[in-house]
Amino acid sequence: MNILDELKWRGAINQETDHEGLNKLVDQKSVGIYVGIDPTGDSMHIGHLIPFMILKRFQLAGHHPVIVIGGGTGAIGDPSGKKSERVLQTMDQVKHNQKALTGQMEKLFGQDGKFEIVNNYDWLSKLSLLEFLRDYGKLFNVNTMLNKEIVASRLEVGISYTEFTYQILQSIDFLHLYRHHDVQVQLGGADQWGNITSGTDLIHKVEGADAKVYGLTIPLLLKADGTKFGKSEGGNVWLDPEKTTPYEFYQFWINQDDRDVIRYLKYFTFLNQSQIAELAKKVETQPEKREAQRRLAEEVTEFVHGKQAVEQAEHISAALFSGDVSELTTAEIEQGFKNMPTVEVSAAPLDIVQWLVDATKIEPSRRQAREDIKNGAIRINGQKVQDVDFVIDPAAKFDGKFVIARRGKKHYYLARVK
Ligand SMILES: N[C@@H](Cc1ccc(O)cc1)C(=O)O
Repeated sequence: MNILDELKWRGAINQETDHEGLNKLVDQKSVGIYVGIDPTGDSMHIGHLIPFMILKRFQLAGHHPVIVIGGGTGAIGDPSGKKSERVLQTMDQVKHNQKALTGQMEKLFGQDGKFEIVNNYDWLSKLSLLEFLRDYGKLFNVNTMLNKEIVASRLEVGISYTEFTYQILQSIDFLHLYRHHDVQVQLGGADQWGNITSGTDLIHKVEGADAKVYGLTIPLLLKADGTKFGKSEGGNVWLDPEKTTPYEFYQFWINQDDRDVIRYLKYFTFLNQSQIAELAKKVETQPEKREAQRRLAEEVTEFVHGKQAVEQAEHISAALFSGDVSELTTAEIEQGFKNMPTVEVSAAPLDIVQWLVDATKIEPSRRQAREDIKNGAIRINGQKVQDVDFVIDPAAKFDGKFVIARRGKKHYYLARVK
């Protein structure tokens, strides 16, 4: 099975400019292949991860990945998939984001052999207006540009000349990489088809119709319920651990639907056909065990955050599930309780009923509090407390920083000690 067959099996091919040609090429030699990303934010999210996971597969199959950070194109803004004009970023923002993304790419591609990261600001910023118009503009037909889906879909709302020009810039990138970095293939999301084919057309015009260049896009990933993949309640799922903690990241994957999990294993992990077939069987025969989801969460979290992050995430999950949170470190608590109800409490020891009712409002009344305590429904710092006269001492655990309460099986509260 070559890389294209593998991608097909993974459901990761949407459109190809020339399947036969590309198929021959990948069998013959190590191919230079690129994906670009514009620095519109200071972190990738898991939607961005899709084309880069595929690029990674090419790297693992012995091909040569080139990552373009769009310091130049990001200063303009790709109209693809946008319903209205973008607000320009300041150049400082672009530079800041560009640095952050470069760091993330180095982590993703660093462990497995060669790769290149280039910034299109380096060549796009050197083009003079006259050069741009004479050397490139002349090769683009306005009718063709208008007919590209990206532009056509925006004609009613309007599109600025700046964004209209974007496809030319991305095409210049492809040509530049073809000439100077031995790149022959561009890969991107389904919405990049117009920009990618605009690039192959340009190369064919200037380098000759027989120039071997190819474009490849990946289908838009949808959830079984028809909604967009990649959002959690908190919005985007980021690769930056400051924005989405590795525990939240792990949770995102483990919570996927049975109907989606196998497709995601194919997209986001390096497990092979027989490993995934086995997990698919488990989903059918023992869905309640959620083995496929666990494997998905482990694999993707390890790829993005490393082995230790997986261990931590599993440690936190197990503690929250069993209720015994007493062994968690304060760092694990920060991660695991980021989205749990949080209150502030004073450092003074307090009688449990008062603490639950007055200090934290976890319980609505004294009567209810006493009843829950007696029934064994209350845990403090992981230990069941059934004595209504118990005194909570915030200094007792977690470096005096937190008290963790659980009411019933699921309701956790984090009390931060002032
Ligand atoms: N236009 C691409 C990013 C990109 C930038 C430069 C390129 O050469 C290629 C791709 C996107 O918005 O996703």
